[in-house]
Amino acid sequence: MSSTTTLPPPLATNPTPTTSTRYTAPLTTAHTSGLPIIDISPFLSATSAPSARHKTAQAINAACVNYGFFYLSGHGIPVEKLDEILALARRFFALPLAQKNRIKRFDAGGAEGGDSARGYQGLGENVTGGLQDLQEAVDWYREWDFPGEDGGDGTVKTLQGANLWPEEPVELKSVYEAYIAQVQGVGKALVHAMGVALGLGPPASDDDDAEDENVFVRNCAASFWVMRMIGYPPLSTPLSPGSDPSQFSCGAHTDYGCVTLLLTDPTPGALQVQLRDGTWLNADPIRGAFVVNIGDMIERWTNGLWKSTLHRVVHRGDRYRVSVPFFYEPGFDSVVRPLRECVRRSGRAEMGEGGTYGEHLLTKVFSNFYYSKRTDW
Ligand SMILES: O=C(O)CCC(=O)C(=O)O
Ligand SMILES: [Fe+2]
Repeated sequence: MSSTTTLPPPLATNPTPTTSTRYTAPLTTAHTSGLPIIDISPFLSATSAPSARHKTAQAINAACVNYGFFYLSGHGIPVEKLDEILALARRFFALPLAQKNRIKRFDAGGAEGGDSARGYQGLGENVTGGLQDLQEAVDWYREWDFPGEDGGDGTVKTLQGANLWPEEPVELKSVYEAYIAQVQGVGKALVHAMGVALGLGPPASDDDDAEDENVFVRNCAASFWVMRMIGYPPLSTPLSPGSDPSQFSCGAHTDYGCVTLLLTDPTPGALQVQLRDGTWLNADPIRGAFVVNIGDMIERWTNGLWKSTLHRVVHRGDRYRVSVPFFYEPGFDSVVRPLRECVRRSGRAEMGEGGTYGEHLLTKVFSNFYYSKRTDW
């Protein structure tokens, strides 16, 4: 593959940062938690200097090799807007259960008209690794815009239902829809920067199968995104010294798609990221920045050069916590297969079967979304 970029190729194997290098490795300003803060603004402006893009791309490569996680700044969404998204989530979860259940998620194929994916999920309904998570949540997805199949008897097929919006707070739907449009723009800039970070080179043709720096942009053009609004009451189960908690707010998992742009309230010590040596790092929020992590599809596309990292939520504070992750995913019919250049650099055999993102997503949903959503592919 021809490439005019001067970026160094990613390392063939993922290094294990040692305690002494872990916090100094990132190329950009390091927050005290150790994850780098990366400025995406050069990829949001058409007139930015090549050197600024280069710096961002290099920082992304280092962060994806070392952590699979980083903070994203310079995204252009005002902090007041982010605060409003979180405040609306908090107001929704404070409503009585009966009201929240008006947008309850139901299984596909049932008389209730559910599609197994969209709507409100009560406390404990999400199970990770066999344990119930102490969280409640609402999921919205890109509208189903493929030819619909009749579920039979007027029922709805998996993922093919309409999004369910609460009547209260009344402004939630319009504010969230505007946010979804904005955050998709950030996702697009980010996956472009990731293509550059891999040193794939500028596009040479309009070939849909070309593996240039726009490969992720093309595959996410019709992103089958998910917006999830999560509420976490504090955990109260006792902690036994030296052993893992017996209950989680969200058990250890990897995200299964492309990139996650996570917005959380200021609660510290809740989200934890597993480092290569198996220890857990608190990824405390930075106001105005997203916590970003790459998902399993990026790991597959890069043939493991970039890892989709385990993370979990252990919220023991005294305040109800809210978070709103936006999952910027490939298109439903996008084929996700390791990029030839990444296979070559990794020196490993191709990972996975290379099916479509939608097939993988449906496998998750059919194997009971509530109970297996967060296991590996
Ligand atoms: O709430 C958080 O901080 C993280 C949630 C998460 O990892 C997820 O929903 O996939
Ligand atoms: Fe996650």
